[in-house]
Amino acid sequence: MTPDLMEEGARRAAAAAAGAAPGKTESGGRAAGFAHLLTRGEVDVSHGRILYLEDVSVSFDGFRAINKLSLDIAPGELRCVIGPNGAGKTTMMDIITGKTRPDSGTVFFGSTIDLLRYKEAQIAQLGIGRKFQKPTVFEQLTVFENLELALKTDKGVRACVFFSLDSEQSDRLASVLRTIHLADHVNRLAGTLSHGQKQWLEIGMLLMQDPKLLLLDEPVAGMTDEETERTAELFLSLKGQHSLMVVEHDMGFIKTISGKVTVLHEGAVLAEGSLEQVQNDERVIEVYLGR
Ligand SMILES: Nc1ncnc2c1ncn2[C@@H]1O[C@H](COP(=O)(O)OP(=O)(O)OP(=O)(O)O)[C@@H](O)[C@H]1O
Repeated sequence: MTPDLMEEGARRAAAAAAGAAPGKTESGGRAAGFAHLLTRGEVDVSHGRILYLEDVSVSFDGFRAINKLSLDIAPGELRCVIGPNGAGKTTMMDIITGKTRPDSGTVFFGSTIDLLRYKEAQIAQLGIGRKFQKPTVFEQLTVFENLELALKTDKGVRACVFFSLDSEQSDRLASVLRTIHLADHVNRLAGTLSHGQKQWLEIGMLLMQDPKLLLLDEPVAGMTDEETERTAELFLSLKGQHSLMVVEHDMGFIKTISGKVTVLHEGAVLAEGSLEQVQNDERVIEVYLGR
């Protein structure tokens, strides 16, 4: 699909979200049907991409942190992103989540949602969840309360006070507890969990909102070997149902989850492929592995 068509799809999706009559042209006729309109919460992945970046650049005080970066992620994919310090990994995630605005380029969620039209909070609501490196759970609350709270984030104060889980939400909470290996710790205060368990709880809080795309920044940093192994199992179980982009330095972990690897360098993609392929790529060896 060309950027022009994506642009047109995005314009229509934004118009539909604002309540305009779907599928009509200005003159009142039916619009051409190349980009089907979305209901709220749906992401059009009919073109095989849940995330699409093209020629994205951003400079800070004249320094190009992201330099014509292009990449795309398939629905249900588990993508690893590696690269030396300063390669632009965090800045790329900041751009996807709306924290940083690029100077130029295209950033699409599915085929029709132009992320550059949305603010950070709206992007989270569209279904892009982000986990920063440090766990940020509520230590004074139990595991259950943390997960429950994750459902209330977009509600007003009054709605929060009178909030109670419906049966679908209760089922989801029970399922998330099993997924993150914390079903036996429901009533424990989050502050008493191990570092790895806190990381899983925070991932669970994201899962409560059923994100379509999860961005995870160094999820296994500081974990024990056993926790790292269980995190790999967790990610493999999420793959398929969610799309994941994982920034990690731990090569053992990347090998275990064995997704496609993207190597960033100086704000652009240097190489892409299996871990073995990129590890054998001369350019990667030179700039990244330093051998
Ligand atoms: N707000 C900012 N102002 C100025 N420079 C910035 C800003 N944000 C990032 N940079 C610079 O952009 C470059 C890319 O930084 P970024 O944090 O994205 O890299 P990274 O790949 O995440 O590195 P690391 O692995 O160390 O976290 C770095 O040189 C950084 O100093």
